[in-house]
Amino acid sequence: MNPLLKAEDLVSYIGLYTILQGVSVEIHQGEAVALLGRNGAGKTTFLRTIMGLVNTRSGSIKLDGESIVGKPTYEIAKMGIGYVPEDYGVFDELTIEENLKIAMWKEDKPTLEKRDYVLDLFPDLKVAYKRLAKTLSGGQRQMLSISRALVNENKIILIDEPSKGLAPVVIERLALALKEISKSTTILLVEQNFALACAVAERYYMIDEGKTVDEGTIKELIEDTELQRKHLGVI
Ligand SMILES: Nc1ncnc2c1ncn2[C@@H]1O[C@H](COP(=O)(O)OP(=O)(O)OP(=O)(O)O)[C@@H](O)[C@H]1O
Repeated sequence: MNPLLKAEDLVSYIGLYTILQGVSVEIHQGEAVALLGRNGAGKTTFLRTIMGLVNTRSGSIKLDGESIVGKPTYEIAKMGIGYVPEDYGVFDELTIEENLKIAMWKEDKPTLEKRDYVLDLFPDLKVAYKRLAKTLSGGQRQMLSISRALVNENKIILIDEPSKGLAPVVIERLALALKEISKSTTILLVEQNFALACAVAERYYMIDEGKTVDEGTIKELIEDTELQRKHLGVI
């Protein structure tokens, strides 16, 4: 079976700086894969390169076998890649209801069912449905941001460090929700929080200095404390 998303020897740059210097990742349909690495390793840049927000110099990115390099971001999104950025990307001056509504490509029955699904998954959003996004807590904003990606028929969702800035108890709730989401959605998860990555993903890729330096199953990584220390500094 062809991978759903495949990046090969990806090199990308911002201005004069080459940031990614050879990232290769393969994700199959139905998988939950974690992208791990220290601060500044290039994880966010990798997601932004996939979305066409950072320029590719060489290498390839394919969705379902079709190249997406050089396409505008809106087209990449429409091809079925949902992106949940680090800074949430929600509209502060709009309500939860409106934030979800403008994220929807359609208002057909399947989309409205997906909206109901996310409201069941995140009951906080249901309670605060008519409230402005700016009144939400960090955790609730994260839930809204993830929900905005889930209301559409996406092939894969890229989630950038959802645990950032959240209290441990909120991260635990988020881990349960992401695990539930992973039953029906392919996920690429960038995480520094090792426990959250372990709770959600089955496989991982490790990035260091803009390159993929390791890959394997999360189970292998949990058992390899030396590798955790080397690349994540978690122990
Ligand atoms: N706009 C920019 N101009 C120049 N360099 C940048 C820019 N954005 C990011 N970088 C550099 O690219 C490298 C990778 O950054 P990136 O944000 O992708 O790392 P990361 O692995 O996501 O780290 P973190 O977990 O801290 O967000 C870093 O060295 C960073 O300083």
